[in-house]
Amino acid sequence: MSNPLTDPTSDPTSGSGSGSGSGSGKSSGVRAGSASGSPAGSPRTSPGVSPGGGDHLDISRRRLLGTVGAAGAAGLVIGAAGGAGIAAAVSEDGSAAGAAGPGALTSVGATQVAFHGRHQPGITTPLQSRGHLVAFDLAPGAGRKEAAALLRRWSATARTLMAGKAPAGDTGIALDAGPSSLTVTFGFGRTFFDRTGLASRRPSQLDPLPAFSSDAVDPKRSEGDLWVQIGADDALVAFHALRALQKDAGDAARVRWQMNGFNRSAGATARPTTARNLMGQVDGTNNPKPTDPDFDRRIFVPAGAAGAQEWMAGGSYAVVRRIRMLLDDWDQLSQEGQERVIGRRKADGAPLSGGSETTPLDLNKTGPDGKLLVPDNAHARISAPEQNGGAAMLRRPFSFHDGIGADGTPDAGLLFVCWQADPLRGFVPVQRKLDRGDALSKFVRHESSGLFAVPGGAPEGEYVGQRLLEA
Ligand SMILES: C=CC1=C(C)c2cc3[nH]c(cc4nc(cc5[nH]c(cc1n2)c(C)c5CCC(=O)O)C(CCC(=O)O)=C4C)c(C)c3C=C
Ligand SMILES: [Fe+2]
Repeated sequence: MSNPLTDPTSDPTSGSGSGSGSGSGKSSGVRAGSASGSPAGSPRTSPGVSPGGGDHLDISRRRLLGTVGAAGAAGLVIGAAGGAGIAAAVSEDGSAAGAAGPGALTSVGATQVAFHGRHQPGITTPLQSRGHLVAFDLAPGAGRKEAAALLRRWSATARTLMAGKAPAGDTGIALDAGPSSLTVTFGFGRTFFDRTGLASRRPSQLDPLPAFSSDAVDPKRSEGDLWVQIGADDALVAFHALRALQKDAGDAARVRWQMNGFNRSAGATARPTTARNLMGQVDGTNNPKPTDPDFDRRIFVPAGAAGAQEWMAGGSYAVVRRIRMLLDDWDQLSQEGQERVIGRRKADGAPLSGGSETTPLDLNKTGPDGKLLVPDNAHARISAPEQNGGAAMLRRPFSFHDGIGADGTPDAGLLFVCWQADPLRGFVPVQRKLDRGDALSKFVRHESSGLFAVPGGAPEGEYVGQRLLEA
C-alpha cells in the first residue's frame, strides 16, 4: 500500500499543494458536509473518497469500501450525539463494528478534515482522541513581518499534514499513518497585538478575563502571544504535527507552555456516546448543536458585526483553562453525592429530574420531600443558559494526566476549551456564576488560563491570519 506521508508537497499557501483536490489519490478528498451526527462546519472527509469525487479508487479507498460495505450492515458513524463527539464504527445492534477488521483501523487513519473553509478546523470537528495545546511567544525582536512569515509557514505545514502528506524535511514520525482527523487551529493572544504594532486592530473581546475568586492561575502557564491547538485520532500523528510546527517556529517564536490531552479512542465503545471526563461524568450533553438556529451566531463572529474587527469574521474566541480535578476528594463522595454535585446521573448523564441523557433539565421539579431534584448548587443548573441570560459556549475539551503532583494526588483533570463569538456573552457570565456557588468548585482548581482570538478559516491560497497581518 502506498504511503501518503512519504510524498512531500509544495507550499500549500502558494495554491499548488495537493492536499485538497489534486487528484493524487494518495489522500482522502474533501467534501462539504459532515456525516450524520457529526458537527458541521469543519467536515471530516469521507475516508478514501478520491479528491475529484470521481471514480478513481486508491488502495485505501478500496479497503475502506470494504468497511463501508460491512457498514451497510454495521453502519459507519462519524461523530456522536452532543455536538463534539468521537468517530466510531458501530453496528446496528450496538456492538463494535468490524472490531477485528483491518477496515475499522483504516477508517480512523483515513479520515481527513478540511484545512480551508469559513471557519478553522478543530472547533466543530468531533472530539479527537489526542490533543496538544501550545502557546508561543514571539522572540525578542520579532515583529509583524516575522509573525506573518510564521503564520504562512504554519498554515502550509498544517494544510500538508492535515491532508496526510509530509512537509519538506519531514521527521518520519507519522510514517504509515493517514491524516487521522488531524486538525491544527491557530489563535492570537492579547499580547500579540502590541508586539506586532497591531494594537489598533486588537478586538475588545481580548480584554483580560476578570479574576475569579477560586482561581489559582499560574501566569507562566497562561496566555501567550500565539496559541496552537492540535487534535488527531492518533498519538503519533498529533506529536508529528506538534514537532513540525515547533520546528517551523524557528527563531521567530518560542514555546511558552504546552499541555497534552486525550479523549476516548474511536471504536472503544459499543455505541458512540457523549464523552466522559476523568470524574466519570458524561460531559458535553448540552453543548450547542450546529443544527441549532442560533449556533453560528453564538459561536462565530459574524461578518460586518457592529464593533467587531472585520479580520475576525468567521472566527471565534477560545477560552482555555487547565482545570485540575481533585480526584482523591471526588472519589470520597458516594455516587449519589457525585450525581447531586452535577445534577445528572453518572451512568447515562440523564438529569436528576428524570428522562434520558437528552431530556431537558427540569429545574423546578421537586421530589416527594419537596426538595429540588436538581439541587440549587448543581453544576448543570448553575451553568445552564437559562440561568445566565442565554450565555452559551461550545465546550470542546481534552482530559489530561501529568503524573502525580507534589501533594501525592493525580495531576489530572480537564483541558477545558470553550468557543464563543464573544467571551463576555459566553464564558465570563457562566464562570462568574460558577465561581459563586457551584457544588463542583470544591473538587476542581483552575490552574491556568488563556484567551485567544481565533480568526476565520483561510480561503484557498491564503494563510490563517493573513487578513490581520497583511491588511
Ligand atoms: C465556565 C464554564 C464552565 C466550566 C469552567 C466548566 C467546568 C467543568 N464542567 C464539568 C462537567 C460538566 N459540565 C456540564 C455542563 C456544563 N458545563 C458548562 C460550563 C462550564 N463547565 C456548561 C455551559 C454546561 C451545560 C449546561 C447546560 O446547558 O445544561 C456537565 C453536564 C453535562 C453536559 O451538559 O455537558 C458536566 C458533567 C467539569 C468536570 C468541569 C471542570 C473540571
Ligand atoms: Fe461544566
